[in-house]
Amino acid sequence: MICGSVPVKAASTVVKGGQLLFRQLFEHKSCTYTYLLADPGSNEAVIIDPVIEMVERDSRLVEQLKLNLKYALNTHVHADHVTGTGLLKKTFPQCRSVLSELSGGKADIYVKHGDKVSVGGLNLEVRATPGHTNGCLTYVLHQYMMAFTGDALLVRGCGRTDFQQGNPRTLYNSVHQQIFSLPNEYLLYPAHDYTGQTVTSVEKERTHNKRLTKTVEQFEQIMANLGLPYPAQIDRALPLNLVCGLQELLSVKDQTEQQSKT
Ligand SMILES: N[C@@H](CCC(=O)N[C@@H](CSS)C(=O)NCC(=O)O)C(=O)O
Ligand SMILES: [Fe+2]
Repeated sequence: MICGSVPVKAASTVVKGGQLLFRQLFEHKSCTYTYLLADPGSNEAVIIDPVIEMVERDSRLVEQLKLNLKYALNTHVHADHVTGTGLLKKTFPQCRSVLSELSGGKADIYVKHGDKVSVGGLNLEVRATPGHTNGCLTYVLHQYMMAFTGDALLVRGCGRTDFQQGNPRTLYNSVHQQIFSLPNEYLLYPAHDYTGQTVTSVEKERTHNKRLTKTVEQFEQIMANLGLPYPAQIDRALPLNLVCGLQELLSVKDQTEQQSKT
């Protein structure tokens, strides 16, 4: 794993139709991708999986592009970094945080499978893809044949299933039923990459994903033997991510517990 030293650049893509403003942004410490999407007709925008340390960068970009940031989405309650959602809401008071109703975390808006998040003319379909956590969501932008898979599906990999509410069989079914069922040419954007890759497609993952092309029983074996260390920031990140990343919203009990760990 070469996390932290990969010179991944922010990508900008003009996709079919030419009407989407799209930025893929990277945070090196946790190897997290944040996505900014906007409808140029209305300038309304949505940010997916922002990281607290990068809120200044992301806010500047939103301002420079003259966007109206309507929603800050988290694909799930992350374990490896603190979300930037709460801090972004302070800079952009009109912005509403969005999480799955099954996530257990605080948010302004709770969504479930089949819901739609719209900004201007862009419509993101909410698909429940549990297995890495119970509240994992994949957002599908059918208009541009793109999907944002969070940690359910990574490029040639997938989210681990050994903490939070991880369950390999559930994850396998989520990916096969909700992501691999999309048309082959849909591009898939993960929440993380540890090898310097930025994007994949339904076809490439259905063909080349070393974990998810196996049977469910083989997948369970693989996931039971990943042998990954816990994410470096997990103890700090989990309680904060249940409250939009804001220390001030933690209960006194939670804060005391956090301080005793540091
Ligand atoms: N070393 C990183 C954490 C790496 C890690 O555990 N990543 C998660 C996604 S973040 S919850 C994962 O599911 N990885 C699957 C894999 O196969 O790598 C850190 O310390 O932050
Ligand atoms: Fe995760």
